[in-house]
Amino acid sequence: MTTPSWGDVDNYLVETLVGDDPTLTDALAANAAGGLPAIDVSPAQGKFLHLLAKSIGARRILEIGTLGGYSTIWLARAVGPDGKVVTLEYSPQHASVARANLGRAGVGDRVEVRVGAALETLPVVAADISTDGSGPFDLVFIDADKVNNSNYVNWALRLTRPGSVIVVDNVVRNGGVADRESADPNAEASRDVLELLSAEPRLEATVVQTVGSKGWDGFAYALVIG
Ligand SMILES: C[S@@+](CC[C@H](N)C(=O)[O-])C[C@H]1O[C@@H](n2cnc3c(N)ncnc32)[C@H](O)[C@@H]1O
Repeated sequence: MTTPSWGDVDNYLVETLVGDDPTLTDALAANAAGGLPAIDVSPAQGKFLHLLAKSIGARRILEIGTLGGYSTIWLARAVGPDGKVVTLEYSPQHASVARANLGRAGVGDRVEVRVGAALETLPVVAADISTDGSGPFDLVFIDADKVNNSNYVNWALRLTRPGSVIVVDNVVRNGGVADRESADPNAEASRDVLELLSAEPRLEATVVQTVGSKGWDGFAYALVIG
């Protein structure tokens, strides 16, 4: 018997624990039809985010990096009909595909897609929170332009409360994070954000490496403690 690959194992795990989900499959097909790159989280990772949000009883989630809304659907399902997901996306085309996917998934009413560079829309989100009294986010999922990860963590700290969770995706970068010689700006940004997570007294953080259909990567998990 040949040794199963990471992809084989991921397929097996998804068959066993995630199952067929036509809504999500249709969303990925709509992304492909709309010309979006297939850089969504994997099904197993999407379910992990969903379970994480449910585990902490998240009612308000901020996502930075929507793409076609694949991870957004998983998160929106977790907050329930009275919850809210605010998701930030630079590309109007990605946002338009995402809105259609979210509508078909039956969660469009609980998701707000804001279009623009996140560093420009985050101050608007912050201003809205302070004027409409909606309060801090319980979970922030950071999955956009990796070079701004440290900026996004600093924003997440302003928009959360002790007990909130911040997840930063793709920090391992095929091992590049540990290659201090690497000139890859995304790997350098990973090192910067991990140093920030380590030095920031309001956070306790770790990283879980992942392998599977999306290759070798990992996510940072940070708990807001103060
Ligand atoms: C990895 S994809 C997000 C995948 C999505 N979270 C999922 O799993 O389905 C990254 C997204 O971030 C968006 N993006 C890149 N730079 C951005 C920025 N400065 N502000 C907001 N979004 C940005 C990209 O257009 C892309 O759609």
